[in-house]
Amino acid sequence: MTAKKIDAREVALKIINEVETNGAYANIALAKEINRRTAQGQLSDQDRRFITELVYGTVKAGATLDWLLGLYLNRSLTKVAPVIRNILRLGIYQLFFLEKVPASAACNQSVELAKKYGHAGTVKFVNGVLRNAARNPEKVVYPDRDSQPVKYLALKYFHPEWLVERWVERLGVTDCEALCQTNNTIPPLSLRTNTIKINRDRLLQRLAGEGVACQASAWTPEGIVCQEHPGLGTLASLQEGLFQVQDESSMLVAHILDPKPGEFIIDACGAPGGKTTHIAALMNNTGKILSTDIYEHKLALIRENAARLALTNIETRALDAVNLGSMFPLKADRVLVDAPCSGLGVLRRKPDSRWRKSPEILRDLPKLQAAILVSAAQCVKPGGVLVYSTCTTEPEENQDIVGDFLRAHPDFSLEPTGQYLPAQKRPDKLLQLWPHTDSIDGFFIARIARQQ
Ligand SMILES: C[S@@+](CC[C@H](N)C(=O)[O-])C[C@H]1O[C@@H](n2cnc3c(N)ncnc32)[C@H](O)[C@@H]1O
Repeated sequence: MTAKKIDAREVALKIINEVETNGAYANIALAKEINRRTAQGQLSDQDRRFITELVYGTVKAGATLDWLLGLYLNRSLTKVAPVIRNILRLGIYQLFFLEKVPASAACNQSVELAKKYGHAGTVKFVNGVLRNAARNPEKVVYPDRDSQPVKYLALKYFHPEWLVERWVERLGVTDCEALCQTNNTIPPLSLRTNTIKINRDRLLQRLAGEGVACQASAWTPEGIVCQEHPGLGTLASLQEGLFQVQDESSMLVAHILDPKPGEFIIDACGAPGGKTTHIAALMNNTGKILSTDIYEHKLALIRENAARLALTNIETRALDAVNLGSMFPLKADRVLVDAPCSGLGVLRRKPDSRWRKSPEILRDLPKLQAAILVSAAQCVKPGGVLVYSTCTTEPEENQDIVGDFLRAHPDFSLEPTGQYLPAQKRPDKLLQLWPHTDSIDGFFIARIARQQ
């Protein structure tokens, strides 16, 4: 029951303005607004779904919407006031991409918003542009796929051109298209069973009883993939620490590290603790994991997760992983470097992330990644194991980092990483997972052994 009728489009507009004007993260701004209004009884399930669709779609398709608007405008979009620009984007998104919204509703409701946030001139302007677009859809002609594949894929699948150009060069047009298409899908929520409290079969039953439609993951023995759920916050099983939310690819990393009970492990880039807590559970809550991160405030997340999951073998410490080597030389049985990265393998998780990246990050991040790996490696005992992982697909952050490291450190050698996967073993020495071919997040994992 809704207390006061709220216009879903107006809520979406407010969030999109926050993203554009104040640089807010779309998923965070959306969750905040939806939670606040839900608590006040203002939103129905249908409203929530529609607002989410409008915000995610409009943000994700940003450059394509601006291109479409350009076909119907007689002045530059940059000269239009930000709020009116966003009303136009919302309107054209509904017109061209939301089949269930009638064109008349897309136009009329946009005009209503313009009345509220603009003046008589802008009302006329919004009305003119959107009705022109609704009446003349044939004006939209995408670039030719064969002669201009980069422009075509970028506009058709809402990706920055620089990224598409990279992927076309590496993967070819067909695979790049499949990847971009997959990046526009909403990934399922996945959970990791907290095996020190419950086994997966029992958790599956428990979740079913709580209204979650879910099934066992094919990738890991403790993973669960949810098709539908009533909102995580409502699940008692979460508060009881029976599972951790974690992506399937991310769950593979601790398996490839393959920690043993009683060992001393360093997790060099540990926050918020997804992998740290997984390692802790695989060690059956014995031994010790030192989980470090450069940001003190992020360590609280590791501790909160550990406490909820009843894991007591984790210690946290704020430090720059570039200094780890001199602090713990030859001390650890195993070291994980889950490096800060561009996140280009997980674009489907956040609608605005593709627009926040630039080619420069692929020049800057590798320096930090290499420095962390070199320092963390010094902590590994003779005969110990070093794992390097990222959630990106780019060679500069992955294969090149590991290749350079191995060339400079002859006492370390690559192990057959793919053989350490808990299921679906693969021959890969450097494991690169892709959303479009593996149906999980794009991840890179390398397992490196130190000589005795
Ligand atoms: C990919 S995230 C780690 C995710 C984590 N392993 C998990 O599974 O939950 C990378 C982390 O590295 C941290 N980081 C960035 N630069 C760092 C540095 N120089 N030293 C240590 N941690 C760093 C970031 O704060 C971030 O939390």
